[in-house]
Amino acid sequence: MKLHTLLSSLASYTGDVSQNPTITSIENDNRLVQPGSLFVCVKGYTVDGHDFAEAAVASGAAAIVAEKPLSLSVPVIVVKDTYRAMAMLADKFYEHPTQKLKLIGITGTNGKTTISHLIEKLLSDDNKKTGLIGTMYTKIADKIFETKNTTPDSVTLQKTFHAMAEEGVDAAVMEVSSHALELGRVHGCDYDLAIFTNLTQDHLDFHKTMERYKFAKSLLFSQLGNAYYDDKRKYAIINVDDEAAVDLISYTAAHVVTYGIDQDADVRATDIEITSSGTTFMLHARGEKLPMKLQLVGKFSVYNVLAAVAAGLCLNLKLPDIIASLEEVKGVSGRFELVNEGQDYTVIVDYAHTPDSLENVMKTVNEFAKGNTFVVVGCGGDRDKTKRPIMANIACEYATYPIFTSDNPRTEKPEDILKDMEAGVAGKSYTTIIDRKEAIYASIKQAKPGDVIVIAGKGHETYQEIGKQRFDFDDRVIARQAIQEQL
Ligand SMILES: CC(=O)N[C@H]1[C@@H](OP(=O)(O)OP(=O)(O)OC[C@H]2O[C@@H](n3ccc(=O)[nH]c3=O)[C@H](O)[C@@H]2O)O[C@H](CO)[C@@H](O)[C@@H]1O[C@H](C)C(=O)N[C@@H](C)C(=O)N[C@H](CCC(=O)O)C(=O)O
Ligand SMILES: Nc1ncnc2c1ncn2[C@@H]1O[C@H](COP(=O)(O)OP(=O)(O)OP(=O)(O)O)[C@@H](O)[C@H]1O
Ligand SMILES: N[C@H](CCC[C@H](N)C(=O)O)C(=O)O
Ligand SMILES: [Mg+2]
Repeated sequence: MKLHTLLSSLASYTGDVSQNPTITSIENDNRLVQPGSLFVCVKGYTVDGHDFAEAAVASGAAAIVAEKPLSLSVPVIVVKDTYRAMAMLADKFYEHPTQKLKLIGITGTNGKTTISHLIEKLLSDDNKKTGLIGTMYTKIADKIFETKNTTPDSVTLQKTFHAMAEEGVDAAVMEVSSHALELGRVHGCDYDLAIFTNLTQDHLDFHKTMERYKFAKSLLFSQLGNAYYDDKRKYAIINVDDEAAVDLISYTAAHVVTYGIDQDADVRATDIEITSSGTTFMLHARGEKLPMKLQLVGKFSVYNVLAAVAAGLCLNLKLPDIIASLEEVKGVSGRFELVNEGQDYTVIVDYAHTPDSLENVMKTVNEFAKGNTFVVVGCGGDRDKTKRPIMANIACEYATYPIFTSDNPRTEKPEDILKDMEAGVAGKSYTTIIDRKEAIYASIKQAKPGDVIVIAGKGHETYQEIGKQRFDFDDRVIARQAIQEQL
C-alpha cells in the first residue's frame, strides 16, 4: 500500500511527506522491520521506541511514525499519540478486517476466557467458521497460534483479523483486557457485540484505582457505536448483578441486553442447584422458562453461561439450540478442571488469580465438600501487590488447610510475595511452602477421603515464570504424579 493511501486513515499529522514509498508492513519493533516497513515509535513501559528509529531505517524502514520530529533519511510522520495512530494505520493497512466478520468482545475481571469458549462453541455448532483471541491462544478456524498477551497490540490484532477474513472466518470472539482498552490496542475494531462480565479488584498496579479500572472497561461500550440498521445491530450484553452495570449501560448507545441471577434481567437464572459434577437452573429468556443442566460447576459458571445465552440470542441463534450446545460443554482447560486418577478425594486445578475468583471457587467447593478443604495458592510477581493479603485472607476464610506458595514470581523474590500474602492473615492458621511442586505434594499427602483440594492461580499454564525465564510446570501434571504416588 502506498504511504499516502495509508496516511488517509489519520485525521491529522505533520512532517515532510513529499515521498510516497510503498509500505510492505507496519511494525513497532525494529527487530521485525523489513525493507519497506513503516516503523511506529511507541513509548513503552520499559523503553522508548523512538530510540530504535535509526536502527529501523538501517533495516530498511521506508517511513517512520513518531511523536516528535526525527532527523532521518525517510519520511517522518509526526502524530500526537503513536498508540492511537498505530491502530488506525493497522486497520487501514489490513483493509478494515473487522468489518468483514462478526466481532464479539468480552471484557471484565473474570470469566472472559470461559465465555469466549462458550460462544465459540455456539457458533461452531451453528456451522460457522470461527476465530478466537484470548489468554490461552489465538485460533483461526482449526489452527492454533501462541500469544503473549490476552489482547495483542493493534498491529498483531489487525493482522490476525486479516488472516481470519482471508480464511473465511464468519465470526471472531475475543477477550478485551483492560490494559488493551487503556492502551488503545483495540481502537479501530468494529465490534458487533460487547459483553461485560464483572468488575472486582485486579491490576491496580496498572490502573491505580478501581474508578480508573472501571473507566478502562467502559471504553469497550463507548467504542461499540450505535448502528441500528437491522443487518448491523450492535448489542451491549451486561451483567446487571454487578454494580458497575449502571455506568456501563449509560456509556453505550447500542441495544442493551442484561443478564443476571440476583436482579431482574433479560436473560436470568433462578432455582440454581450446585453439585460437584454440575449445576442445574431455570433459564428465563425472551418470554420462555426452560430448565438447563450444565456440566460446569458453580454460580460463577451460571453467569458465564447466561452471557453466552444472551450472545447467542443476539446472534440470532435459537434458544433450544443454544441450550443444547451449552449443556454439552464439559469445561474449559484449567478452569475448575478435575484431576481424577480414581482417588477418593477431589483435586481441582483452577485459574483463580484474583480475590473474587478465589472466593467464588472456594465458596463453590464448600457447597459440596464432604470433608476438609485445602487451597494451594500464590500470587503473581510484578502484578497488583494489594491483592496479595486479600487473597491470603480468603484462602484462610474458606479452606480448612490453606497452603501459600509461589505462582509466577517473575522478577520479584518469592519470599517477598509470600510475606505480602502473610501480612493479611496474622494470627490465622496456614502453611507456607515456597516451592509450588512441594506445596502440591504436601496437600495431596494430607488428603483424606471426601476432602477437596483446590490448586489455584495457574490453571492452563504449562510454565512457571521465575526471573525472566519460563520453566516447564503444569499444576495438572504435578497433581497427577502426586496422586499416583499416594495410590
Ligand atoms: C504493561 C504492558 O502492557 N506492556 C506491554 C508493552 O510492553 P512495554 O510497554 O514494556 O514495551 P517496551 O519493551 O517498553 O517497548 C516499547 C516499544 O519499543 C519497541 N522496541 C523495544 C525494544 C527493542 O529492541 N526494539 C523496539 O523496537 C517495542 O516493540 C515497543 O513498541 O507492549 C508489549 C508489546 O505490545 C506487550 O507485550 C507488553 O505486555 C507485557 C508482556 C505484559 O505483561 N502485559 C500485561 C500487563 C498485559 O497487557 N496484560 C493484559 C491483561 C491480562 C489479563 O486479562 O489479566 C493482556 O492483555 O495481556
Ligand atoms: N463469571 C465469573 N465470575 C467470577 N469468577 C469467575 C467467573 N468465571 C470464571 N471465574 C473464575 O476466574 C478464573 C479465571 O476465569 P477466566 O479465565 O474465564 O477469566 P478471564 O477473565 O479470562 O481471566 P484473565 O483476566 O486472566 O484472562 C476461573 O478459573 C474461575 O476461578
Ligand atoms: N493475565 C493475568 C494472568 C495472571 C495469572 C497468574 N498465574 C499470574 O501469573 O499472576 C496477568 O498477566 O496478570
Ligand atoms: Mg482470559
